[in-house]
Amino acid sequence: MSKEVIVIKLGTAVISKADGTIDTAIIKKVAGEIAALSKRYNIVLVSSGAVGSGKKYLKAYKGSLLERKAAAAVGNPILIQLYHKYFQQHSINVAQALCERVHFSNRVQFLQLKQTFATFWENNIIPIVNENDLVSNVEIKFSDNDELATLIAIGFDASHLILCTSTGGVLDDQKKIIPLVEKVDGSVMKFITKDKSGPGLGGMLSKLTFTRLASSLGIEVTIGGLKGKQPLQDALARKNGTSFLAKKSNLRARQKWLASGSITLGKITVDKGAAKALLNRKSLLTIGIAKVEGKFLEGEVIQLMEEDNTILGVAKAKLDAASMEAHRASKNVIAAHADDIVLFND
Ligand SMILES: Nc1ncnc2c1ncn2[C@@H]1O[C@H](COP(=O)(O)OP(=O)(O)O)[C@@H](O)[C@H]1O
Ligand SMILES: N[C@@H](CCC(=O)OP(=O)(O)O)C(=O)O
Repeated sequence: MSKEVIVIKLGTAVISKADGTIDTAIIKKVAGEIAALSKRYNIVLVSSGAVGSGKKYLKAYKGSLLERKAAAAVGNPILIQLYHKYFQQHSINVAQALCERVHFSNRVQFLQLKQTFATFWENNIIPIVNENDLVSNVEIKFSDNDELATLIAIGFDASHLILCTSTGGVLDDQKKIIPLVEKVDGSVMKFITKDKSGPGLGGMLSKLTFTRLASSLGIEVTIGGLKGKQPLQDALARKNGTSFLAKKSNLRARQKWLASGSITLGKITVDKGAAKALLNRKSLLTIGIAKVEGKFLEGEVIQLMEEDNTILGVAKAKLDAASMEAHRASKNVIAAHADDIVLFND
């Protein structure tokens, strides 16, 4: 039987010192722990920190998109060299895996990515993933590496996703870490503000959005820190930060991949009748659409929302956004085929 997959994501702040440079003591510790864990699990390490490592090489860096791209392209090899150095001490090699959105939205490309990762693991190589910032423009960007790590965890059917951040977990209004969350709902969301750590991109809100998706697809998620002797093993044992229980999921690999596309720019709200039809495994007709939001093309994955703004599931669109809107009054036009719809409550 092949090993379980674990995805570990390190945010910029958690691997940086106060002066913004990478904390090599942290990289050393993480490398040691992952080396030990890699005997039991297939591990993907998603590491931010490329921009942080490279920005000092740009004159008068102010953080524009163009400067971030350039800084990341300079910084990622520096970051990878550090990982190389400390993983080598455990006789493990690392690979640089720079990903773009298309590697996930296109199933053929995604399957190729999967095969390459399988080859890494067979050869005792740990893939270190980051977004290919050099060519990532706003429209095609992942919102941040929490999204990228989540897509990988879903696509690779990981058992556990560990998001390491500087706060060490989700804090309540007394600034105490909430140890266990059974379901991502209002009881935890009420503690989440739009604040971010200085260098971070997504903030806690984005982590919770992706946690909700991952846990609804059967992946246990930890939002934790890197304190203590063995923080990653502690995360697996629910002794680090906040653990989010996984919902039981019967979705097959292709359906999970489809569901991971829910992190898209497109979304449609369906009326009550259409929601009922979907629950009865029917295709979605344009007449049941109450609202079309965002830009999406035919074949792209979109979110399906109920009228109370809760997510019902995802679907591969049979029409682009404009045609979907234009056909809202038409009776027999299919917006999404039943085979291409995944409902989260299944
Ligand atoms: N309830 C909360 N608990 C912990 N952090 C929170 C909460 N609400 C908002 N935050 C913010 O989320 C930030 C962590 O996310 P982020 O800056 O994206 O870190 P990273 O670089 O690790 O991805 C914290 O620094 C904090 O400002
Ligand atoms: N790709 C960017 C990181 C983007 C990002 O998501 O940062 P963070 O919110 O710190 O995880 C980099 O390596 O600097």
